[in-house]
Amino acid sequence: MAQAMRRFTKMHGAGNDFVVLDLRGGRTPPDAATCRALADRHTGIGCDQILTVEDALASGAVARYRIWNADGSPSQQCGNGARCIAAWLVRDGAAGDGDFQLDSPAGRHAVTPLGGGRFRIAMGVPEFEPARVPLRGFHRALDAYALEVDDALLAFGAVSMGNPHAVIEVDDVDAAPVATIGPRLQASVAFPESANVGFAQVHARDRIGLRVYERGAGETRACGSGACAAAAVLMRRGRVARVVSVELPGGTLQIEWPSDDVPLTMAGPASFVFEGEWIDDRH
Ligand SMILES: N[C@H](CCC[C@H](N)C(=O)O)C(=O)O
Repeated sequence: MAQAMRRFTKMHGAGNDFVVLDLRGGRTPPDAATCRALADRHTGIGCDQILTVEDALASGAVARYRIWNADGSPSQQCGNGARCIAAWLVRDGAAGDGDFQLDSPAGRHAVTPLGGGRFRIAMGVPEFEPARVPLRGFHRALDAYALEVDDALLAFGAVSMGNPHAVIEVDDVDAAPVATIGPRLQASVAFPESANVGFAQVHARDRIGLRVYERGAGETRACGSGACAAAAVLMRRGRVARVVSVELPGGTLQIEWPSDDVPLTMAGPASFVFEGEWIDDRH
């Protein structure tokens, strides 16, 4: 079988790691099986998500990016990925050195390079309407919902950042039941498109601890849209201020959401790890 060679860039944003493929010029994105092969940490390159750099859909954006999870499922949003794509485009020379715009399946994002490998991304306006998360079985946007999980009543918030999130407030994020409750909530009929499940501890009005069991990847070292979701849920509940640091196992992100009707912004690092050529000799 002819061996296809695919150049890639390995990157991470606060420990959430990615394989970046340059598909500009209309090259075909990887199918689900290829995503799973690329993501495999033993027989592939290894990553939480595959990100593709593609031609912008409309004028004004430098490029478009798309996202596939390690299990091959697509997503509409990836906060850590957006910062890595921004860094990739600056290094490529496509983005110049000032602010620019990026297109994702969730919409258009303003990007501000902050220097030192850090970027601020406008992540859109958090969407709390249950039908738009989507969250089934609830008709009004509430600050908290309750579901019976493992014979116990579980309270959670629900919000879309372009992708679905559940946010559970816990007293001790280090001891949170991430690996048990995460998949249980993802499998609930309440989340018809599954969900990224965040476990958040309020350390102070301006500091949140967070761990996320991601859709299609399991627990990751960081989830950018998850940090946005946790901050938005806790801000709306009045539990934290409108500028917060979100401390994840892989690093810290800064979230600002001045008021409910404006986009929320996320700032954080983007790191290059290596460049390579994937030899696809799957038989
Ligand atoms: N697992 C997510 C996509 C990746 C999001 C995450 N890596 C981030 O930084 O936002 C989903 O299926 O919606």
